[in-house]
Amino acid sequence: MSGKLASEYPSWKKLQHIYDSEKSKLILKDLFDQDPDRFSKFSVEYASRSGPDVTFLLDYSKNLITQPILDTLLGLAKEAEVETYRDKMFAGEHINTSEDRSVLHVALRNFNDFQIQEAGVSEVSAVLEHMKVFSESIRSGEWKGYTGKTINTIVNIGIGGSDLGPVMVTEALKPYSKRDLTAHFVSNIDGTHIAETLRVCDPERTLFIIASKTFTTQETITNAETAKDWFLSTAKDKAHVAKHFVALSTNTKAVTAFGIDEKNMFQFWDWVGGRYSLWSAIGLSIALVIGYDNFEQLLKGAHGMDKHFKETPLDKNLPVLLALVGIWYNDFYGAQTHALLPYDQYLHKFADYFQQGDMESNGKTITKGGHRVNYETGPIIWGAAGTNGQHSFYQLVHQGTKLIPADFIAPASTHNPITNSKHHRILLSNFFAQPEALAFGKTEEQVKKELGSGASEALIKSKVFEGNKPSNSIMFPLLTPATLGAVIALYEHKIFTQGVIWGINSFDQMGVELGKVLAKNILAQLEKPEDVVGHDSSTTGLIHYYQKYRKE
Ligand SMILES: O=P(O)(O)OC[C@H]1O[C@@H](O)[C@H](O)[C@@H](O)[C@@H]1O
Repeated sequence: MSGKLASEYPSWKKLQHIYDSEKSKLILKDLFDQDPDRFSKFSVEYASRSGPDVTFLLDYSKNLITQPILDTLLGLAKEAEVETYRDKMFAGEHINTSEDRSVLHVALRNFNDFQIQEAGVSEVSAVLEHMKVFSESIRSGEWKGYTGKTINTIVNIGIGGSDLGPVMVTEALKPYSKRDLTAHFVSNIDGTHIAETLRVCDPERTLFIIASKTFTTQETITNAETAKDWFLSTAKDKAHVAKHFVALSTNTKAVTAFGIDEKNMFQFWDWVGGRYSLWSAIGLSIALVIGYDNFEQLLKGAHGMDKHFKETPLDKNLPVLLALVGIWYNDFYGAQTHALLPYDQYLHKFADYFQQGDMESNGKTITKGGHRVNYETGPIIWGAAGTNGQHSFYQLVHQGTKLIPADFIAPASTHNPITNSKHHRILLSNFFAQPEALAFGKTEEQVKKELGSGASEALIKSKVFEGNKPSNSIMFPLLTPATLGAVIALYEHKIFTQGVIWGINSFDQMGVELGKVLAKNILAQLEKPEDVVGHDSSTTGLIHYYQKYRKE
């Protein structure tokens, strides 16, 4: 984040040299054979030092690293001044330089622990109190809709950071949810999304939560207007909007202009980035679904990880370790992607969430100093819940030509121990087996032995697993709100650390603007073919095709 090119650091050059000269010797099977203590050396058990008890194991021993490589990676983190920039973030310095803002999602879950000086930080507890009172009144049935009925459905209307966090967390923490309160999340501008949602809503019992930091996002405002029209087509009187619409935003003026009463607005601040906002008022739908106390546990679990990140030396610092092994593959092995593979159905949106979290943060080419990088920055993040992925894309991960580092994530215990936990034991046996298979593969000798004589060379070769595919494994006792908070914060700080080393600003998102501007221009040209001007022949041809076949 200093804006320097990472490739200029002495440790970067050293890593390149190590990679060039030692790559062929970095064989996981040999590394494990040579060192019986490899697991204990390259694994850490996290235990929270504040707030609720959270513990998990990070096993990073199945990575293509040795202690000297890790030491050099740690040297890189030192040279890039990761600690200095981390402290600047916690101190509220304006590390988001292009937007001249501080980056303080950590202040949303701080509970007066660290001293953070920034306008708005002292208001955090009042907003949490507002969320508590409001969520409890909805959940208890004290809050009534315009005909005196209780609320049984909430619809969060938001997109990007105002959608993905609440969706991921409410799915992840379903065991803690109030089952008679149904939550829907509408994000897409495609009218299908809101239309299908409204179809199953009762205007007398539905609460719409309009979630938008800026309150100018085209998708969200259009969907919110449609929801309001739909509501008023039954409720008639605009005064009833106050009982059924609340806003989560930094923009009071736009919220009141939309017709939402200021007292039904939950405030946050410009130092909360959209993709880091689930801890803010944007988490209202989470508090409604799992209850405020569980929401607070989520925040406190994250704070425990903040404390760990802030106070732990780099060589034992979990987000830093994850960041460094990620850089090793991304920048030296040329890995293009990183897979997030939770063996927990409740975490089925985890990879979707971190697609924005990571790719919008670190998908940058220009350093903070304005130079074009001469190395790779943020990886492509993808993944799916196990074991579904095994029956689709794992073929490529095991035997394809690409190197795909992966994080396997699983709980030791399940919230659904049905059939004497038979399902969970099968799930976990896969969670243990896949990283093992990826790392150690299957040799030609083993295949020959299995197939016996007479098997063709081609068949034998097709059944060989080269192995040596790296992974991390993260395991915790049970997916609780506090554990989830800690794991999300772990990845947030990993992303931060990588951004600092690459010298980029992880907290702006200029890359999403161009398409929005072009779409606005095109929207004004859709009426008549003769209006379609100023485009390349492909874009013009596509718009003309639409104009020929549209039915409105
Ligand atoms: O919350 P808002 O202001 O409606 O913004 C939603 C999303 O808008 C996108 O344009 C941004 O890239 C995201 O970062 C953001 O989360």
